[in-house]
Amino acid sequence: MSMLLELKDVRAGYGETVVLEGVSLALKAGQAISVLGRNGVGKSTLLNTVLGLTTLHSGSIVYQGKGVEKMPSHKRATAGLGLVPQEREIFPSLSVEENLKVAVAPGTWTLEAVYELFPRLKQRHRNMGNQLSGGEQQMLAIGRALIGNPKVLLLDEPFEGLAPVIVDMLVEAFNRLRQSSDMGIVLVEQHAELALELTENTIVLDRGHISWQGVSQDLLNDPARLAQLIGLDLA
Ligand SMILES: Nc1ncnc2c1ncn2[C@@H]1O[C@H](COP(=O)(O)OP(=O)(O)OP(=O)(O)O)[C@@H](O)[C@H]1O
Repeated sequence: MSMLLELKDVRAGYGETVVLEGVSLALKAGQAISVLGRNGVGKSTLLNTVLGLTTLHSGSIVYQGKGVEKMPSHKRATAGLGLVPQEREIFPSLSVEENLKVAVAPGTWTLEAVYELFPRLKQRHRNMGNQLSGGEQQMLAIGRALIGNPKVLLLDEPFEGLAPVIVDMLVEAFNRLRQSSDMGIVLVEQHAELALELTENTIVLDRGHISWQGVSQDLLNDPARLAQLIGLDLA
């Protein structure tokens, strides 16, 4: 089966600073991959590089069989690479519904479908972006990516800083999302055990290099190895 997204030996960073030092990754439709690692090892940089928001020094980024290295970020987004950034980037002075509508692209993810996935957003549809809890903001950030009907969903620490009950809601939504679509998903997470449970494959980054890659379940079954790879930041 052909790959949806492939990174080959990517070296990238910010200006002359190189953060990723030769990272490769392959994602198929319907597959989810976790990206784990300690703080500052380059996880967000990896997602940002897929979107063209960093400086690519060398290597290739192949999406649906075509190199997108020179494609501007907004075109990568409309071509189906959907990023949910760590900062969420909700428009504070737009309502929930307006935040969603600015991102609409044709496809199965309509406003109704997003509201069905996150009923909380429907209840709050008139609230302004700055009148939402952290969990609601995260639902909105994910909903806004989905309504653009991406083929690849890049999630940057979606569970960060959220109460356990909200994390449970998001996990349930994540599982429903996976059952109903063949999107490829790249999940950057600090909650390592949770991420391993939610994905088939995993890469662990250490200072811009891949220090482990394989089947998520294998790492979940080996807590000593996991602790060695990512330190004490266990979920
Ligand atoms: N806009 C930027 N300009 C320059 N350097 C940056 C920028 N963003 C991140 N960095 C640096 O790149 C390195 C990797 O950061 P990155 O955010 O990718 O790590 P991370 O693994 O996602 O960490 P965290 O879990 O803390 O978000 C860090 O040394 C960071 O200081």
